[in-house]
Amino acid sequence: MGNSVSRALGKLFGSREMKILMLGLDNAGKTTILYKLKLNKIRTSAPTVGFNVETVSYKNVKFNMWDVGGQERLRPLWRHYFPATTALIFVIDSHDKERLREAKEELYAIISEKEMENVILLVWANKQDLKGALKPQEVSDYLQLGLNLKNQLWCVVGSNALTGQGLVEGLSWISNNTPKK
Ligand SMILES: Nc1nc2c(ncn2[C@@H]2O[C@H](COP(=O)(O)OP(=O)(O)OP(=O)(O)O)[C@@H](O)[C@H]2O)c(=O)[nH]1
Ligand SMILES: [Mg+2]
Repeated sequence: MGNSVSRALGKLFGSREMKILMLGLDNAGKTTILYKLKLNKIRTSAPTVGFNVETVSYKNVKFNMWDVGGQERLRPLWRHYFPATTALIFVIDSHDKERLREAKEELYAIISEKEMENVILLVWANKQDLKGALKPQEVSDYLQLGLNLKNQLWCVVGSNALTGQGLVEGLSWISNNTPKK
C-alpha cells in the first residue's frame, strides 16, 4: 500500500530512478565525490579495485551511482558497466595536466562505444581548489566535445569533492536533461 502510494506520488511529481556510471582515471576523485554526495563526508579510501554503488536522492530523482576503479589495469572492465546507463559522469583531475591527454583518450574510447551512444555526458573538472588547476572552460576546450559530439548532450562543470562545490549543479544538469517518464 505505502509503496503504491509513493509510486503514484512519484508519477505525479516525476520521481525517477536512473543509473549513473562514474568513470575517469585513477586518482581523479570519483570515490571521494560518491561519498561526499552520499554521506556529506570525506571518506579517505584506497584506490578502488572493483566498484562502489550507492543511491543518492536529489529532489525527486534517485541516482544509482556506480563508481568504478580507474587504474589502467582495471579499465578494460569498464565496458561491463555500460548496459542501462542513462548518464556517464567522467571525472577529471584538473590539476593533473600531464594526464589530461590520457583522460581525453579514455573518455573518447568510452563514448564512441555503440552502447553509450544515447547517454548524456557530464564531465566534472574536479580538484578546482588546487592552485594551478585548469578552469572548467579550459578543460572543456581541451576535450573539444562541441566539435566531436554531434548527437550527445554534454556539459563540463567545475567541482571540488572536498567541499562539495559543483556536485549538486552536476546532478541538477543530469536531472534536467533526462526525460521525465
Ligand atoms: N584537493 C582535492 N583533492 C581531491 C579532490 N577530490 C579527490 N581528492 C583527493 O584525490 C585522491 C584520490 O581520490 P579518489 O576519490 O580515491 O580517486 P578515484 O577517482 O576514486 O580513484 P580510483 O579509485 O583509483 O579510480 C584522494 O586523496 C582524495 O582526497 C578535490 O576536489 N580536491
Ligand atoms: Mg575510487
